[in-house]
Amino acid sequence: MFINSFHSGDVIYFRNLRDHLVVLNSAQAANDLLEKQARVSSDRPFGNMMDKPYDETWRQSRRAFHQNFRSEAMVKYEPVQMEKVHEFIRALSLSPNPEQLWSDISTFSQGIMFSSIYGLNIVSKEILPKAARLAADQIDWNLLPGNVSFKRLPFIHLVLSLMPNCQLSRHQKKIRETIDQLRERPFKAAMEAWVCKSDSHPSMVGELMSKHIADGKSAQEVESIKDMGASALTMTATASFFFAMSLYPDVQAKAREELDRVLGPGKIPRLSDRGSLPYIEAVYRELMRWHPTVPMGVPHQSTEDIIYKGYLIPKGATLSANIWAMTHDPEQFPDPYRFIPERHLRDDGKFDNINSITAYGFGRRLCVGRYVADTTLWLVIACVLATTDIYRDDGLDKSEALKGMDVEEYFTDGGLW
Ligand code: HEM
Repeated sequence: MFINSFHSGDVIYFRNLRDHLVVLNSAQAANDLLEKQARVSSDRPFGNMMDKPYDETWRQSRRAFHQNFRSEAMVKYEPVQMEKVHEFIRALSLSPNPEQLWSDISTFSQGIMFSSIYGLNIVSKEILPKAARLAADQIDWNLLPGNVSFKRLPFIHLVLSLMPNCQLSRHQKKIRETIDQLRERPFKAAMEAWVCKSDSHPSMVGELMSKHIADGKSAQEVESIKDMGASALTMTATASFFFAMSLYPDVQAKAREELDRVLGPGKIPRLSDRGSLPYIEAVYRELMRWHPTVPMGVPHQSTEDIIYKGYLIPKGATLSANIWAMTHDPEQFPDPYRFIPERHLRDDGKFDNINSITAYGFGRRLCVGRYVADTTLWLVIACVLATTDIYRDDGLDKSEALKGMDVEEYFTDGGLW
C-alpha cells in the first residue's frame, strides 16, 4: 500500500510535486534506515549542492578523500592548522570588533581548507569569504526537504532558460557562480601551483597529483575531489562557538581554569594536549549538539523500495535526517536548549568516538571531512579560549545576557548566517 502522507512518531512522510519526502526524527529511525539499510539508502537526490550519485565516481573520490583525511593522516596537517589558528588569533587581537570577526572567521576557515585540500595560501579577504557565506546561505536553502522538488519537473531547465529574469532562474545562476568561485577556480589555481612546484604545504591535490604521475591511473580521482570543499560548515560552527561563548561566560571561565591548570597560563594548546583537556572536549561536543551545522542533514535517496514499520518508502524517496530533533531530544539531553558541556563528561573520563557525533551524519555518506573538521574546531576552541575573552558588546551584564533572549532568532533554518 502507498499512501500520500503518514506520520509514525519518529518518521514523517509527505509528497511535494513529484518528490516523496521522508523525515527521520529520531536516532533510532536514522540508524534503522541510513545505517542498517545503507546498501539501498545511500544515494543522493538530484538538485542540491551535494548531490553526488552513489556510483563508482563517488566511491573513487570518497576513497581518495578518506585516504588523505582519515584520522591517522591528520597529523601531517597540524602545522598548517596551527599556523592558521595563530593567524586567526592575531587577527582577533588586532581588530577585536564584531564586524571584522565574521570576515576573520571566514578567512580562517577557508584558509585551513584551501591549504590542506589545495595547497593554496589564500590572501583574499574579500572574494572567498563572501562566496563561502553565500554558499552557507544556499546550502541552507537547498537542504530543507522539498525545496528542490521543482527540479524534478519535466522540462524545468528549458522553462527556466526561457525566463532568465525570474527569481528562480536568478537564484540558480547565483548558485552556479558561487560553486565556480569555491570549487572550480581554486582547483585550477592548485593545478597551476602544483605544476610550478610552488606548493610547500602537504595537500590532497599535491599528493593525488604525485600519485597520478607515479601510477598514471588516478587522474579521475584528482578531478573528482573538486566536489569536496565544505569549509562553509567549519565556518558556521566557529561562528556558533563565538555566539555560545558570548552567552555562557561561566563556560568560558571553567574552560580557562582547565587550560591554566593543565597547561599553565599563557600556553597555546596543541592537538597532543587534547586527551588531558576533558572540559574543552566537552565544549566541542556540546557545540556540535547545541547547534548542529546542518540541522536537517544532507538528504539521502533510496535506490530500492524499503518497508519500514509496515510502511512502504518507495524507491527514489528523499530521506532527510532531522539532526536537530535528535540532538534536542529532552529524554537524551535534558534542558536541550541550554549549552551545558558537563552533560558530555563521564565518570570514566572517556568520550565516544567522533564517528558517533550526530552532526556529522549517517551511514556510508557520513561526513568524509569529519576528522579535519574535528581537529580544526577543537584547535580553534582550545586556542581561542586560551587567549581571548569573548563577551557581548551591548552593555548588558554578562550574567544577564541570556534572560529574555530568543537565541534561535540568530540562526536560520539551515545554518547560522
Ligand atoms: C562542522 C563541520 C562539518 C559538519 C557538521 C559536517 C556535516 C556533514 C553532514 C551532516 C554530511 C552529510 C552526511 C549524511 O549524508 O548523512 C556531510 C557530508 C560531507 N562532508 Fe561534512 N561536515 C563538516 C565539515 C566538512 C569539511 C571541513 C569537509 C571537507 C574538508 C566536509 C566534507 C564533506 C563531504 C565531501 C560530504 C559528502 C560525503 C558524501 O556524500 O559521501 N565536511 N558533512
